[in-house]
Amino acid sequence: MEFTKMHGAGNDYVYVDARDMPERDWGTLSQSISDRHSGVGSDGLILVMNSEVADLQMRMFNSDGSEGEMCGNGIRCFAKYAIERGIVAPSVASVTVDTLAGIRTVVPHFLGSAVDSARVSMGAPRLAPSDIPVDLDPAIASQGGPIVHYALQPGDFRLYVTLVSMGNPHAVTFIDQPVGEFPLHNIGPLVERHPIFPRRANFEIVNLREDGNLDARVWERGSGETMACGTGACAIAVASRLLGHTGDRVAVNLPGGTLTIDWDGVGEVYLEGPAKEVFSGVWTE
Ligand SMILES: N[C@H](CCC[C@H](N)C(=O)O)C(=O)O
Repeated sequence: MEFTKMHGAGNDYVYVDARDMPERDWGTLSQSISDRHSGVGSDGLILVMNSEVADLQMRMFNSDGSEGEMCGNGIRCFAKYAIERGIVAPSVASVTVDTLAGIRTVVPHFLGSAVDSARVSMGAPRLAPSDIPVDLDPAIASQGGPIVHYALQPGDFRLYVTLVSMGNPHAVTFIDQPVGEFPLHNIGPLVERHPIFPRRANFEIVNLREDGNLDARVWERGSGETMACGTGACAIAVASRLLGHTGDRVAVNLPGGTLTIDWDGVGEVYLEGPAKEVFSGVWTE
């Protein structure tokens, strides 16, 4: 099986053109191909598939084999892959991609004939408890959201999260210490699997910088700490604006790079960031 390794700000995935492949247990393949010792090594697997409703369909699987609804870093590389292989017209102004979160539009930025980065319309954030989804006390859930500054007690830790769905669930917390000092590998799994999240959750920690931009790290549902998370950066920007920390545009600095997010507080969220190809190869089952 031919594959291509790509990444967006260090959030790396293995891409496979599955348009002519029979259905199979892609989750198990993602687990084995993602292993950084016995596999190719990645945060997960992304499939290029045919679509009746968009230019193409994207399916993404985390390294634990679970399927995610959307992948903001992955969809930029997905568009790069499709354009540079002529699966869609090489001079295309935008690529529409069907995902479990809905149809998304990717506008590529070219460096010569290569796609170097892209801007993605990520849809509007979903803030109602049932949309996250999160199971809360009916007295809180009946208020309809947004759920802002909600007290969570993962283990002996106490923190306050703001809940945002970008088609996938996110719990965002703001901290006063440098993000590098936070015990993310201890707390991340406890938030990811907290009982109030019936479909688990991605967990973001954020420190507001003096220049008004944001430093962040992400513990991803199904993949653990990643170098960046596109949907997570969107959730961070939405939470930050809801809390009054930032405005319509913010730079989110993640360990793997900086993602730029636009949200006017009402409409769609827009994500801008790099898309890089690393190498191609053949996966022998
Ligand atoms: N772990 C995520 C999927 C990947 C999201 C992230 N890599 C991105 O760039 O949006 C989830 O299960 O919801």
